[in-house]
Amino acid sequence: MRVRDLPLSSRVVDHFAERGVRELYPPQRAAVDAGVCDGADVVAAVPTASGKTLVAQLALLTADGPGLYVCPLRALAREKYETFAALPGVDVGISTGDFDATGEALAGNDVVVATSEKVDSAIRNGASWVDALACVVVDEVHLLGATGRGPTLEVTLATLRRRNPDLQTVALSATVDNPEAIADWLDAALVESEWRPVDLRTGVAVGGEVDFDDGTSLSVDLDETEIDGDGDADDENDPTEVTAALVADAVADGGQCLAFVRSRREAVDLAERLAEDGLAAELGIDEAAAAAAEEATDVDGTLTGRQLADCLRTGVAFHHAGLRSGHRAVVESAFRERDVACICATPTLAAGVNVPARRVVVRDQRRYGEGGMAWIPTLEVHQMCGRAGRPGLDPHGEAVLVADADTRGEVRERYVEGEPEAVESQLAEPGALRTHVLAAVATGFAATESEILDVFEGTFYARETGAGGLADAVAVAVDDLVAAEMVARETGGVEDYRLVATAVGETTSKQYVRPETGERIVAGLRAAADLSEATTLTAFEVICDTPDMQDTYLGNAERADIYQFARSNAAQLTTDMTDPDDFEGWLESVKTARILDEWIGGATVEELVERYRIGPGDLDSRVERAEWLLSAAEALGETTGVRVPAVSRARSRL
Ligand SMILES: Nc1ncnc2c1ncn2[C@@H]1O[C@H](COP(=O)(O)OP(=O)(O)OP(=O)(O)O)[C@@H](O)[C@H]1O
Repeated sequence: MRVRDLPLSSRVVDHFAERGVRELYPPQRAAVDAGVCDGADVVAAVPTASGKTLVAQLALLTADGPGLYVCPLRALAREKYETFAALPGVDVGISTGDFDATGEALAGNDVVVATSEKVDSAIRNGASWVDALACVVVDEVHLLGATGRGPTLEVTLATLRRRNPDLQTVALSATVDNPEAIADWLDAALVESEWRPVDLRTGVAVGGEVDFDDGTSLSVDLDETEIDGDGDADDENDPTEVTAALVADAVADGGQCLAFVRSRREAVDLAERLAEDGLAAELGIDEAAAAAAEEATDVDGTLTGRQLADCLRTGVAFHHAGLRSGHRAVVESAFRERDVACICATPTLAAGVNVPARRVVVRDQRRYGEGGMAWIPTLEVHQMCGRAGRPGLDPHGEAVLVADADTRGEVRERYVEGEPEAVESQLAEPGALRTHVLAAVATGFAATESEILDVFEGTFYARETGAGGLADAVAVAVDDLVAAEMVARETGGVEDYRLVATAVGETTSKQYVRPETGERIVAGLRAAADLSEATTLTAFEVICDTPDMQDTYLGNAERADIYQFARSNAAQLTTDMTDPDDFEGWLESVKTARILDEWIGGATVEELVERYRIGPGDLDSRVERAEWLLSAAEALGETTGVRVPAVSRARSRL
């Protein structure tokens, strides 16, 4: 099936042709057959890099009105925005700051690219453009199984569909175990495919020997000098050295690599180890690598930036969530331009960023979780492996999982032969439910428990277990919200009552903070008003001690220092040291507050990064969240009549 036979304008057809897209890939053809260009609801569950973006574009371009593209990952939204904005004759808007206001300015676009949080927030704030939509495309819909953002995704989609029954829904998913459940939920046709544009072979490496699932094998030489170096008995199985040998082998053959490890620290360490191997020279990209290093240096001069530039100069990079977005962009585009031989990354890189490589090496398949070391989900490992193989350039992609003699069998079973996990709803999680129950009441969509269940009826959870399954949990959430004075029961008749949001509940919902955050801020403002000396540190302590602010790791060595800081500044804090149930968590909040207070006091990124051992990207994201939470605190101060000037001071200085 040819692109030019589709109901698209000739300009659009030319646009695709210029990018080498003339014939549809088989899964795209199946989506067209399922009616994606005719307004039909379609779920496509297909492997990584098999052309889901075109399916999204076809739906949006042929829809009978404005379209919304929901991208659960903020890091991806800009890339997609740029792809859509390049389409001729299409006005595209983007809204990804998860936390800003109504987005009424988005009305009038042909396509809006937004995160699910942003759409949820727009709905809560009564934005009219959401009711005018003809089509919604949800990318990475399997993320509805993720704690935290998953429930927002399913409630938002259910709400959009409830308000607009004619809305065409297209959902794109990685290959998961239960795509038919997702299709059932959305009453959509299912397109399921294992097709990939480049064949993929997956193998397990033990020492330098790799056995692939297609029966082939590969043998690579480990660097003897490195192995003899530390005299470890397990040297020839050292996963880092096996990884280095696999990378060197692919690069010697002209191929680029991605190497996945469990943590940020490991990504930097592995990159620094690979930097010794002269990969830029091997690939013949010395000059381009030096230019990429310059670009990284131009972003900032932090320690992380310098480390990254040093690595890039040798043809290697690292990539993780602690990097500033500018650094991540340099790394991703340098890799696409073939100016980097290998990226050492945490699994976040695997989720959707388009960086195809000849060979993917998954060095770590286990990472620290709440209960100690645990196997990484198969779905995630498959997404990493799926990055292997560049269409038109590589005969096939290669994914190699590094194991040892003891783990070989399990690694093969889980990740080579094993199926990805099923997607499961997280909506019943009490914190998520409280948030969405409050939103349902505050927006006026529901005034009784049974109306709340109606709102949730269109969720994946309700489809899977029946909305009744949520009845008890909703009742508990309502009680919690009443106790927190976010929701009140207004009595009407004898036994009759209606649920209404209190003024605080309404502001909390509109400001897009969790109920627990709203409660903590209101209590914090009241306590601050009673202090003789409420300062910007006070304001930061209040907002940092909420579940909407990220935790900042507190190392053993720092604990005494932060404790001392909290003691000597007790007069400015709203929490007495003896109060918190979770003292460690509170100390972490004090650390974050201290960082932010020093930031507005003029400390540089470099100083804060060195002093508090955080990534530059971590500082950026905390500053951004602090702005949002301080603006919520101002709004809550307005609502409760408790004005704390330090809050506005902190915000304006941020
Ligand atoms: N029909 C086609 N013909 C040629 N190239 C195509 C076609 N469809 C898509 N491509 C190209 O294939 C690449 C991968 O496509 P795309 O980014 O849409 O994959 P994806 O399924 O969205 O992957 P991800 O798992 O990253 O979300 C892109 O470079 C795209 O331009």
